[in-house]
Amino acid sequence: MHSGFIAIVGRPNVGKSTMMNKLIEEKVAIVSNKSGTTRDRIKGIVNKGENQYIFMDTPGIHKPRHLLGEHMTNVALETLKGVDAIMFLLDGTQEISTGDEFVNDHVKAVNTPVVLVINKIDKLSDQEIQDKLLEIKEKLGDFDKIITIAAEYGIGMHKIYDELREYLTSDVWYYPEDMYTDISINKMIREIVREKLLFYTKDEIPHSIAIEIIDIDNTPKLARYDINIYVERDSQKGIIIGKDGNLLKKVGREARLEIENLLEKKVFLNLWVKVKKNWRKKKDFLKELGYDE
Ligand SMILES: Nc1nc2c(ncn2[C@@H]2O[C@H](COP(=O)(O)OP(=O)(O)OP(=O)(O)O)[C@@H](O)[C@H]2O)c(=O)[nH]1
Repeated sequence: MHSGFIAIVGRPNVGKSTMMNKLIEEKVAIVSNKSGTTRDRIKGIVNKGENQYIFMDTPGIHKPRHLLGEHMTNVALETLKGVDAIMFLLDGTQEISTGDEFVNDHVKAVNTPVVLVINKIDKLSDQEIQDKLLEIKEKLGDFDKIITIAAEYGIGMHKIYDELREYLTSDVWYYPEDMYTDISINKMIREIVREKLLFYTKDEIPHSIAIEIIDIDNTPKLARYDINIYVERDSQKGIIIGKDGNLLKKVGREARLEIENLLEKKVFLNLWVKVKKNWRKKKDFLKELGYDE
């Protein structure tokens, strides 16, 4: 019986949350094509035979431009301390950037085994993978192990378990057998609403959205959630509500269906859009939202 903690790190948008969801075969982390989607650390727990793997998805490591960004990068860098192994994810379709080099410097600074994972190989030829390996050696140096995967399509997932097994150092399981995440139901609900909004918005709006549950009425057959959607400017409020309220209705419908699936009961969502100027720079408000590490 072995178990261990594995940090998943990388710059924004390389596919960390996609990989995490695929590994645990449940959706615990929301995914979008906008960078900076994940804002907190999320644990995903997988039991494979005798072994328990505890994966920790982290926000993309980037140069912060506001307090929220600082929190996100801190969460990721803090996670590197005290894990048994690190999975450093790269987007194989992109040239290695200064952002990847920044992550590399941090993962190499802690004395922990690092498995480099090249993701999105569904878009690469064999030759391109070989070229990528050379580029990695030249720009990032050596790694304990290198794995190639396409998280979106579940390609190469078994290699992750095989290669990480030797790093599971504890001989007790940390979590009960039926637990697959530490994220609370209310947090998941907030994230589902945020994910639907990210899908329909662009430019600065995805980064300007925060979700807060302000009231809950929960009975065995039915749940009602009153939810505030915060944005930073009046113009953003108009965009999110949409013409005749259409965008907000669409988001509400999609989120409700997913939450009904999660809770296995009927759900009513009341969504309110509010403007909170510069909330990403306000310490107290970030704390209220739980972004205060
Ligand atoms: N083609 C391809 N796309 C992928 C793959 N894995 C992830 N993606 C896409 O890459 C985008 C980013 O994925 P996420 O999982 O949100 O990335 P992340 O690293 O968690 O992003 P942040 O939260 O910004 O740090 C999404 O549009 C995914 O659908 C893959 O294997 N192949």
